[in-house]
Amino acid sequence: MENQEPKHQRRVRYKGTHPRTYKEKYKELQPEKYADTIEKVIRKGGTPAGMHISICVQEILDFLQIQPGQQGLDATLGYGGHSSKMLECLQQKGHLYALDVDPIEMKKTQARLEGMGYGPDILTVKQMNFADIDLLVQETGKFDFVLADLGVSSMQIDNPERGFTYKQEGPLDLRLNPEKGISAAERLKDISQAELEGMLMENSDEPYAREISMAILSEQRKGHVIDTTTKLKEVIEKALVRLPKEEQKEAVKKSCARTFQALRIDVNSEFEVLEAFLEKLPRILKPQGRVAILTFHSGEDRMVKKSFQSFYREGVYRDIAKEVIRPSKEECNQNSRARSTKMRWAIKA
Ligand SMILES: C[S@@+](CC[C@H](N)C(=O)[O-])C[C@H]1O[C@@H](n2cnc3c(N)ncnc32)[C@H](O)[C@@H]1O
Repeated sequence: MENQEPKHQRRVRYKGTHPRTYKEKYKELQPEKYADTIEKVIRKGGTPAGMHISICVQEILDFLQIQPGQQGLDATLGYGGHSSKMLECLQQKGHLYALDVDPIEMKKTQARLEGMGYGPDILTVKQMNFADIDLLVQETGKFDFVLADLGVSSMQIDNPERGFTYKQEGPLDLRLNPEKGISAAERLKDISQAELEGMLMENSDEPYAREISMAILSEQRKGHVIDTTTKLKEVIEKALVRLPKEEQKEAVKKSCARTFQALRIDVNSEFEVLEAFLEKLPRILKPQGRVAILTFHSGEDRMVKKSFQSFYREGVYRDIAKEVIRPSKEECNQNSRARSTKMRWAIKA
């Protein structure tokens, strides 16, 4: 033993001072190690990476009036923030069903909720599109309360591998369920200029829809494939290059946000699935059953408002929100993502 050569130790590779990966960059992704960082991000009005701060929680709970023993549906589980609050109200009596189309985040949320004591006896998590609630209700029976908090979660936006943001380099995917359908990059491959222009106008009121759609098609004709978030951002920059210099930076930022939103709405058929959900909702609610919906886009809010009003006129809903409900100023200050939120509710006759 004594004569043994000391084992050669491999030198630890110097990683530099700049983090390279998503995991290294965001300490918040290791909450057990960096609780202080998480607190600091929340205090500044941000959302820590890998987390989602639920919006209008109190307003939703005040409206839903959940009683122990009831059966409810969270149609958009996300990080499970609303679900955990609704489960608290159930006090281990009754049942909550929760849906999400995203297989990646859904599994993590289910495990987190299970760790909080919400196992299959009180909570059933299903990977399902809320457009299919008519199939769900055949298995579960009708619901006393339903919540839908539309759109994307912060975890999805913050993960560059999902391609939801122009702010970070990643594949141009934008699918809520990356195992199904086609990515935004594939969608762009075969689209005509007119269709793309229409998509940008209809899905996000993009004022430079013509310029952007023409620039994208022109890049593709040159043989350039737009398959990453950065490549799309660069094309948008080119499309707006004729704007006055002092306006350009802000205009590019806004057009990028709108273009990404329009593509996301398209590849996930968000308007179509919302329409199906709204149409089927009354059939899954018990008499006096309550539904609350949070939207983040004027087009979605219009659809919810119209559907609630039309069923109200027919006597299907006995009451609906007369005015849209907005998160408080304090909530918007604490969580910048709450600023565009609109809430509406309805009660089944
Ligand atoms: C804003 S987040 C929900 C956040 C959640 N309320 C919370 O407190 O953590 C929206 C979630 O709905 C999911 N989603 C979007 N469209 C869906 C659909 N048609 N069917 C089921 N889930 C959907 C998204 O994948 C995302 O996880």
